[in-house]
Amino acid sequence: MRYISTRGRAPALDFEEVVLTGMAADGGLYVPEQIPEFSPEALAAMAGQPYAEVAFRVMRPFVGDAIDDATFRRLIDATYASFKHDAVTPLKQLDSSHFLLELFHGPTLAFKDVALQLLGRLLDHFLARRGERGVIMGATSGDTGSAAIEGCRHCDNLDIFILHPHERVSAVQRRQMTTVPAANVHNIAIEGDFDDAQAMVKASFADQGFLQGRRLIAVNSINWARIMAQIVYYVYAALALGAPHRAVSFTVPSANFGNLFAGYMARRMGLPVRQFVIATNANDILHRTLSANDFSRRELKATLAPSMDIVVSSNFERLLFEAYDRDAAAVDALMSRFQHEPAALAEAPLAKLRALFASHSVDDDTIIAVIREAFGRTGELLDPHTATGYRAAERARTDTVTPMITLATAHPAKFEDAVVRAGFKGAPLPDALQDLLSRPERYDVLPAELAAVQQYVADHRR
Ligand SMILES: Cc1ncc(COP(=O)(O)O)c(C=O)c1O
Ligand SMILES: N[C@@H](CCOP(=O)(O)O)C(=O)O
Repeated sequence: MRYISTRGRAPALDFEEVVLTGMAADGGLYVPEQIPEFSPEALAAMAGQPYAEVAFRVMRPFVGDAIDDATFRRLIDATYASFKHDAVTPLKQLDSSHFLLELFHGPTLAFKDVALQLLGRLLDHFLARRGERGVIMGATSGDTGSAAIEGCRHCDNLDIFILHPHERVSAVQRRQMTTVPAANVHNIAIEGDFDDAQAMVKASFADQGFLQGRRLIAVNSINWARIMAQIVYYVYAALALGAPHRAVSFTVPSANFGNLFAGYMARRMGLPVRQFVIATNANDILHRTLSANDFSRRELKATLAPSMDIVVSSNFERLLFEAYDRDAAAVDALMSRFQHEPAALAEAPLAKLRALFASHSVDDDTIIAVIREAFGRTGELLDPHTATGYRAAERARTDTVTPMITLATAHPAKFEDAVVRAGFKGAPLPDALQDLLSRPERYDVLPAELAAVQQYVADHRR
């Protein structure tokens, strides 16, 4: 399997190289040259299989001959053994046709664990085999950071630098990152927002001179392996509800769009999905683009769903590439315009997107109301991100016959602020994190300046 850039001007890479990279050299994102497809029979044969087996079958075509089957199975088995639920990503029924897909049973309590527990193992495998060391730079609005640290901290071949927006992540999220005592883990609080942090990470891929030859690796969803691992739970959940014989729909709390793009890939691979609903918080660029063709930046707002406080949505570019029938020049032109001025999609790709996607934006007052309302109706305490999904599913689904699966992207214990404002005492942290709030923290605060961050990385990497 080879991977090509959405902007068409970077060399094609194989799976191993694509995992060990980040952005393409032309500023684009890597996607598979050909999207593998499953027949209905192949999908039906996965129904009832354990999560790890479905994961192996779904991901195998993307890996090609980069890893032998026995090793890949071993990595997958170890990855999902770290989850606290036998089903890994269990489904809960909320009413006759609305389901919650719980993605927070991994070690750091958010959906990021599903992919980052595997990515850490893949990196370890490839770097050890090559006898190389690597430097990870990742940007987080709260959840990717701890999941990446948890997934990679045991890898002696890696130094990990995670940039989070200073005072804009929840206390639990910050402490999940800053209380990890490993010598190869470095947390940087940026005096800026997530977009600033993400821009500095992306800029570092474009000019890696500050690393003096050391390899720079991405853990954000710009790394294809993140998307690949997230495709699995769409397939697993849909099979549990009758696919491939019955279509399902998904609602996805969205920001950097890696999660929803994985769902889109599952559909392209043959999964019968009737509709995708994009849920956003008040940072609503995805909703504005789809509903009003307004693909323009606005100032980033701090909301009660802080992990979705993102304006520049990385993976939307991957979807645009598909909507523009893989016309890399058109995507390149659109993304360049978007950098500097308000942009708009051409008519045909927009129509294509609107045929499959709907969207809904949810403000903070509504998040609080939904947390209360959903608990009253279903007994489930939703985290604020999942609450945006719950409301968007209700408001934007086209029918109530097709089962709607709303992705529960995080555990409510990570977001006490929203939960308390909704009138609850808070949600208890799981046993393994009981003493989190009393563990010593270690992080440095830096200005949102590329040179300062790169100097820090150069000084602290081994
Ligand atoms: C809890 C939670 N929900 C939703 C999202 C949005 O997911 P994505 O960025 O893949 O669209 C994130 C982070 O991005 C998150 O941490
Ligand atoms: N919400 C994310 C932001 C980064 O997204 P990613 O999926 O590209 O890593 C976070 O919690 O950090």
